[in-house]
Amino acid sequence: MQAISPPCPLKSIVPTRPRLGRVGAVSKLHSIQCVYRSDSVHFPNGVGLSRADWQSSCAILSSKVVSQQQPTDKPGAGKDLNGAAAADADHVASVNGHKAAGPMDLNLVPINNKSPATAGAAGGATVTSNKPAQQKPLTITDLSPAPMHGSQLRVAYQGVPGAYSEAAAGKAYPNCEAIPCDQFEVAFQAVELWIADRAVLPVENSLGGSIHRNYDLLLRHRLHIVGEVQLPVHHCLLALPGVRKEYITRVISHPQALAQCELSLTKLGLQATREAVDDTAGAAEYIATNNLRDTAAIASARAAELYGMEVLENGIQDDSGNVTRFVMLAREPIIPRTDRPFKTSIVFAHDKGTSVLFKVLSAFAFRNISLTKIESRPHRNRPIRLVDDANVGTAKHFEYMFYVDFEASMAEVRAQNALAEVQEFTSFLRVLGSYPMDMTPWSPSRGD
Ligand SMILES: O=C(O)C(=O)C[C@]1(C(=O)O)C=C[C@@H](O)C=C1
Repeated sequence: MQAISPPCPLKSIVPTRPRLGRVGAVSKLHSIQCVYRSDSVHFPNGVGLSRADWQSSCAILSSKVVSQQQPTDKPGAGKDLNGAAAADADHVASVNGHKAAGPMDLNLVPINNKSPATAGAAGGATVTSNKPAQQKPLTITDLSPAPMHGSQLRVAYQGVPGAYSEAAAGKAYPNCEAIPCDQFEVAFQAVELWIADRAVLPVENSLGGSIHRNYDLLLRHRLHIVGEVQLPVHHCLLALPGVRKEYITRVISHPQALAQCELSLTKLGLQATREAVDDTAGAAEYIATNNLRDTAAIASARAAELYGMEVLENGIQDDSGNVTRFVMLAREPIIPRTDRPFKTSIVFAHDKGTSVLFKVLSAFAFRNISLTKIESRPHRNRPIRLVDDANVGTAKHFEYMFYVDFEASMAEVRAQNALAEVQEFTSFLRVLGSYPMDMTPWSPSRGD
């Protein structure tokens, strides 16, 4: 995997402005003035129809409440493949040397009748011809889009080089070009704006629990989960060369890393405050850049190497089996299959009713489909439901979005039937992705 360097300092500590640089010497992506429109990722007619056919047959169940986003009636701003409306186009910045199109210039998709995948295979060249382009049958490659710019996949991750997310990007896509982003949201936008081909984002850790922000962003954006990787996370306590533990008054790291080392830090007996920053490697970089001899970082051994730090303690996660699950996101879904274990992620909401959650979950239980994860998040459009009872007052019910992962492929009839049943009980249902499960053999985290 090739990392892009050097990164900018952490935005949360040292405010930085977006740097526009050359490709190959670019800094971390900063908040992109987000602009995307559905027409920037939709396929031209013929191909689009075939995709839609496939999608409606096996992946996406339309929702009764079409979208969490307000539909817009701007021309070209239609529904996306999951029924979500496209966001307004405002402004697109040229970010880190990757030129994105402006509102009136969203020809990021080649406007011949090729899918991005086939265009990518041809080196991304746009064929301009007045003749109607000949339609070729879709191939498997069309439906698993390849990068549009040669063979190297660009993968956005949150953090700077040395972050665990960068390692996860490398595990998911071994020869990728890893693109550091300063926020999770920026990684989503990087894919939506075709600055990156994929994003790799953490969703849960075995010790720290769910990364809620990414659950919320999955719903707000319209990317598809196309895979997952589980990365053993082996934390080290890093300080500048020569610094002893007794000098340390502050330990900084990503909140998840601090949570994963909570007990070990206490056991080490450091007289130090704990402070949360944007990412683990960024913490190490910050200490190095500012020559802080009273501060330690929790980060990877690779971050120590990259930023000239020393490892004071190795393996300080509270459990040696510490593992973070990341999902890979793309603009287009992959075709679900049945020849290997697949997982499917959905999100749904329901109106009032009794035992709705029980009914939904039983749709899976009756079909012997195992659930691997359930998460609830506030329903941002409707966080509270008031139920008035003239006699006793007003009950205030919290409303939720439920995220469920289950072990089946959307290519399986039992999964399709389960979702058809779930739809009966829900007011909103979206398939976030159906993707191969990470089946790599288990090895507890090691320090390499
Ligand atoms: O800060 C990093 O190095 C990250 O990649 C982020 C992150 C997270 O968000 O959970 C990823 C994996 C580890 O669990 C700790 C932190």
